[in-house]
Amino acid sequence: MSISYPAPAKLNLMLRVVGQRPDGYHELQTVFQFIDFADQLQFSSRPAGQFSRSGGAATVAEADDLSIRAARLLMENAGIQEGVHIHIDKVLPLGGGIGGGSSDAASTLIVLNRLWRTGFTRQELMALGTQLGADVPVFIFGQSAWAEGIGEQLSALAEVPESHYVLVHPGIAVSTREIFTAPELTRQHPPSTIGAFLGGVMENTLQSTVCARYPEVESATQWLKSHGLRNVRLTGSGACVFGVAEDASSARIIAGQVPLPWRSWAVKGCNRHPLFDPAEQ
Ligand SMILES: C[C@@](CO)(OP(=O)(O)O)[C@H](O)COP(=O)(O)OP(=O)(O)OC[C@H]1O[C@@H](n2ccc(N)nc2=O)[C@H](O)[C@@H]1O
Ligand SMILES: Nc1ncnc2c1ncn2[C@@H]1O[C@H](COP(=O)(O)OP(=O)(O)O)[C@@H](O)[C@H]1O
Repeated sequence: MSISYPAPAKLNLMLRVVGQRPDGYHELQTVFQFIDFADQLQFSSRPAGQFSRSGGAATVAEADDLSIRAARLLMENAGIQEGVHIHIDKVLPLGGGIGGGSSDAASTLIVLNRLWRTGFTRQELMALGTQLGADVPVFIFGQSAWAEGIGEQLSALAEVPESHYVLVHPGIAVSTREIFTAPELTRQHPPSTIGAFLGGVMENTLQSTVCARYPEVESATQWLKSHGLRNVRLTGSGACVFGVAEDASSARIIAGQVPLPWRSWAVKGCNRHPLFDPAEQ
């Protein structure tokens, strides 16, 4: 029986668009925190050059799966000949702003770097992860983080409360590209600070644009507020929204009341990634 390795989701506890680069990408300030809601990955050795997947997202072709792309990228950069079969127990919704695909890629890089003894440092693995997506490096970084740039400049934030949250997926997918290219999006918010975030400034400046274009996201936001949750906000570019509950049991009760076709989960913030090993450089 193979070992299962977790690939947890993330929340953006705040997100602020502070500029736009010449290549069109937006410069952000954001705070990432992991949650105890995770895909599970299993790895089995295969002959050199053979890469396959079972489970996973039905709408994502095997060769396009970020975990398979991560495995190939690691092998090519290490200059070795390996093969692997990856089984993914997929529970994280796609395109919800909770980073499930990015996390699958990051856990694959972390675990195969150990199993294949490829010896990349954490920084080197993060640089490889950047080639797969802007959200991949933070999962390898492994700690709650204040992020700048397009999310790749990371500083650890140990003092973030590990709150109980209710997370709602309002049954629709938001296009990240559509939101970042929306003419009405404000692109030049004055920069914020870690101190302001820790003092309670937690808004996501994508939220008004997402809610105006996707009324279900606005409805889910209002539903969470009407159930007494605090600091209700969007994660990433959505479609998931979340709010802070008093404790685990009230989070579970409220999550259990969500109207169909929405889905909801009671989750807890975690300032350490479950695969983070402080002894690894
Ligand atoms: C906004 C964030 C915050 O965590 O959240 P998610 O909703 O994806 O989790 C991420 O930075 C999302 O980064 P990433 O996952 O790489 O975005 P993609 O889906 O590749 O981006 C799709 C498109 O959005 C635009 N885009 C994306 C990120 C960014 N910093 N500036 C942009 O302008 C680009 O037009 C890009 O082609
Ligand atoms: N293993 C994977 N799990 C989820 N999505 C994947 C995976 N591999 C590739 N993808 C693609 O990446 C996209 C973004 O996925 P995900 O990281 O879950 O969402 P988000 O960026 O909104 O947080 C998906 O819509 C899908 O097309």
